[in-house]
Formats: sequence, C-alpha cells, structure tokens
Amino acid sequence: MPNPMTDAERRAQLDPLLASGWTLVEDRDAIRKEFRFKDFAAAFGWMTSIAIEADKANHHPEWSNVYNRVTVVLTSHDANGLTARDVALAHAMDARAG
Ligand SMILES: C[C@H](O)[C@H](O)[C@H]1CNC2=NC(N)=NC(=O)C2=N1
Repeated sequence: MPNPMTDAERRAQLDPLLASGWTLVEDRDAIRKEFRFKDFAAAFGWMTSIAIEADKANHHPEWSNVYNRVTVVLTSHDANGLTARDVALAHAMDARAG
C-alpha cells in the first residue's frame, strides 16, 4: 500500500494542480476538476483515452459525464487519500484535455 504524501510533497505537487483548476474536496482527501469540451464526442473521446491510460497504470478516476462536461475526483482508495498516482493522473488529464 502506498504511503500518503508528506506535507512538503503535498505542497510541491498539489500547488501546480490547484493553479490549473483542480480544487481540494472538502470532506475527503481528494482533488476535483470539471473539464469542458466542444461536445459529447470530444468529452467521450477524452474519457476513452484517459481510461486506457488509467487502466494501464491500474489507477482509476471517479468521474461522471453530462454531454460536454466531465467531472473528475481523484484519490487513492488503497491509501485512503492523495498519492503521487493522483498527481500523475491529474497531469495526464490536463495534458490530454489540450
Ligand atoms: C485491485 C486493484 O489493484 C485496485 O483496486 C486498484 C484499482 N484502481 C485504483 N484506483 C484508485 N484511484 N485507487 C485505488 O486504490 C485503486 N486500486
């Protein structure tokens, strides 16, 4: 089981994500972001590419889709909180959202 991040690691790794639209979830140790796309096909195409990457890394998002919006929550269930795996997935999501 991976260790939760230390306070210093958290600051260093989370600050860039908080600056790019991710927010801390209030009632659990997780980050959240709403992605918006041109239309449903663009949203679902992005989800498909992320799903393949996430599955290869065996680290999966909590997410939901309404038309062109995808709401994502990232946390590491086995660590009961944020880990470097969530940071990596968040960056992959930002990069692929363009
Ligand atoms: C058995 C399997 O390795 C685990 O359930 C994996 C799958 N994907 C996962 N995804 C996330 N976000 N957290 C986990 O702890 C996790 N664990």
